[in-house]
Amino acid sequence: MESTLKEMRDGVSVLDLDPKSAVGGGVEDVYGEDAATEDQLVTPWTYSVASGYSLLRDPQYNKGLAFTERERDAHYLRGLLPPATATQQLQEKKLMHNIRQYQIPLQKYMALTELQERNERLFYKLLIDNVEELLPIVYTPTVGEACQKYGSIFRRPQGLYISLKEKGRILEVLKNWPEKSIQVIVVTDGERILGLGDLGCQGMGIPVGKLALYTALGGVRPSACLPVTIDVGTNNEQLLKDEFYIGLRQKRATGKEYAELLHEFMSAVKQNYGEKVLVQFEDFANHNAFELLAKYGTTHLVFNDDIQGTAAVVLAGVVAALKLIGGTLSDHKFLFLGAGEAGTGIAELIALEISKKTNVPVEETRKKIWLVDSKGLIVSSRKDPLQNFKKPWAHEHEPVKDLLDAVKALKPTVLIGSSGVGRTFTKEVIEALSSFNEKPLIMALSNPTSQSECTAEEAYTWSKGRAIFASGSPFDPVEYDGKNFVPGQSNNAYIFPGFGLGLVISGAIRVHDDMLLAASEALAGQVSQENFDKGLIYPPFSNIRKISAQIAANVAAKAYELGVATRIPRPENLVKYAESCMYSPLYRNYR
Ligand SMILES: O=C([O-])CC(=O)C(=O)O
Ligand SMILES: [Mg+2]
Repeated sequence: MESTLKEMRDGVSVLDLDPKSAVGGGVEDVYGEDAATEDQLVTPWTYSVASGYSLLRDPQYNKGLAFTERERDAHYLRGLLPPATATQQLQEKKLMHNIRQYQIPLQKYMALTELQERNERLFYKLLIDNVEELLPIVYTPTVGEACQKYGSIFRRPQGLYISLKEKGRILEVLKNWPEKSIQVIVVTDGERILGLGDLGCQGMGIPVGKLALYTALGGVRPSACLPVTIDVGTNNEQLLKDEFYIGLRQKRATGKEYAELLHEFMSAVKQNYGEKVLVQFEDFANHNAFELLAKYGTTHLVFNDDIQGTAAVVLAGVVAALKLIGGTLSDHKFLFLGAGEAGTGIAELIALEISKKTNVPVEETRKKIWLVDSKGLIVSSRKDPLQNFKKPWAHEHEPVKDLLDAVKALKPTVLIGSSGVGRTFTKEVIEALSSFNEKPLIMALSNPTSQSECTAEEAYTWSKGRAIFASGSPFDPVEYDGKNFVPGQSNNAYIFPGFGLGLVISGAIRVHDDMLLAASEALAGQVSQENFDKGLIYPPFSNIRKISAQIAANVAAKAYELGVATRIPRPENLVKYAESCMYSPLYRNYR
């Protein structure tokens, strides 16, 4: 049995390949001969690898009918499985067939969650092989509905819940998590889940979904991923009254109480996992998102997906779109609806890119970019005090009350929706935009689909088939005037998995804006002529692992260049290295 255990443990080596590499601290630290002793030292409970019945119940090792005759003998599985054996391929075929039987997306979501909890490798095999079909289920839009109904569909807990009850004991809570070698944490406090608002503790679906993509799209091994929800209460009255709600039944803690809990969490994370663990902030409300990023950006490896990930993916789309709409980046005028995390994050990265390309100071390049919020165009003469993150966008202009008037007054060439409010790109707005642009670029970024600023059909119809369109959540192709239009998906899922992989493989200890530009450039470089011919400004998600490797390599290269990479020596071919580090969902053989 000794050798069996070792083999099984080796099967989950860090990032799965190259077990001698220093990635993530190396295999020996965690899964070596002394693992059991080490477990006893660092956790209050002991860890033993399953065999027999427990093996079938352990999602990390279970293979179901794919256990071979020999494995069934060696691992006390005789009689616990029916006589037939199946390949992973056959299992995949069966599961895809079953999932396609469900008419309701939430049922598919639940079936996939169950699979993840039963047979992790098969779950990832399905996700990787059927990414375009399953992404809308494990991710936007269905994950949004899952969060709204999380209490009712709750079965087995996923991820780590840290609430105000755990104040003073967060390090202890982290040690309760079964995995010790964590590389990526996605954390939310549930206050702004997609464009759906405050979903409190039920926001857990987001970190779980994002990390599933870290593995499927970016190749970070599942056991290195930790989803976290910080529960400081919720201001969602409906949830507070819901008998099935799974979170704390109180209003949100704010101010000092909030900051202290977050600080304890950030400190405990560094203490427990070291300085190379990536903490991705996700779906925090605006004020906290900007504050946390600024506060921990200089001491921790942190990344805000909604501010930075979205920025990198949109910049890539805009740069790629230049092939279709013409001109250079600095020739264009940008108008945003929504001046929160996504809007100001994207605006800043576009201004930075123009500045780098033209040697014009960023204070100047920002003037090509205008933002409309709920009070109208952001202008310098605005009476109400502006939040800090909006101040750089308060340019000289007379007040303009809404988006339509702003479109007419400014005549932008690019319209970007990051408002979280659906159907705000009205017929009048799109017609006005199309009246002075031969090919208007329209990006309706808000998620899920219900919050999209317009549908693909609306964008194509109202622009009379001239718009170049991409959206945050997926839309089906549209037929207009006898022509087939394929909308692209401008979602941070293109960036964060590869971005995170790049940080992990280089052992980066800080995130820098130049890395975002590097990631964005890598993504834009992956759009092929064939994609452009279809009007697409992003490559298809079916190529995402290749794309992620390119992004990871560019990000890692930048980390070395900036002197924030700790993995030495630097691998010569970073693309190949990134690919070699990626998790494979194929079954391991157990001796
Ligand atoms: O989750 C997504 O689809 C994109 C995202 O980060 C958000 O909308 O907050
Ligand atoms: Mg988000």
